[in-house]
Amino acid sequence: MIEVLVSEKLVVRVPCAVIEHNGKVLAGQRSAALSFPLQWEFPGGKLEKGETDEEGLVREIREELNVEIEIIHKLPVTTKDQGWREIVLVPFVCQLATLDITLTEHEQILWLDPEDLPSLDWTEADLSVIQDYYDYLSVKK
Ligand SMILES: Nc1nc2c([nH]c(=O)n2[C@H]2C[C@H](O)[C@@H](COP(=O)(O)OP(=O)(O)OP(=O)(O)O)O2)c(=O)[nH]1
Repeated sequence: MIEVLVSEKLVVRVPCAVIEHNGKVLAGQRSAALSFPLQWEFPGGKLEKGETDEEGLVREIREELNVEIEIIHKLPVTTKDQGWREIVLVPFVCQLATLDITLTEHEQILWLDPEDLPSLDWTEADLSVIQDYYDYLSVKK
């Protein structure tokens, strides 16, 4: 008898920040040397052991942008199946608690009007995040 081993898929939880400041939203361009090269994302990253989404996000933003953030609102979780793993993107609307951004990982950042967000080449999972952010803005008004 042939046994087929179906292994559990790796699930990677990635909190990310939709950072608002003066009516604009921050988009980060991924490094050419990383996965999804030169695509645009909301800054954030994989959790370390024992971290909550919020703790991991604050740490990642500190590491990537050298700023402190205040978390305002959690948006719906969205997933991206990459075949060998599933990325679970956990987006939070955030504001800056400190102002001087220094980039350590991204190629560049842009501050965009919310309606201009779709003009960039985002990672696939972020298209849902942008839509969910629009839904959040329309309810807030
Ligand atoms: N931070 C962030 N990551 C995203 C977004 N959309 C999206 O698909 N991702 C993916 C890219 C990465 O594979 C993963 C985040 O992990 P990471 O920030 O540690 O990046 P990495 O290149 O070192 O990770 P990896 O793909 O090499 O495992 O989630 C997003 O909007 N923000």
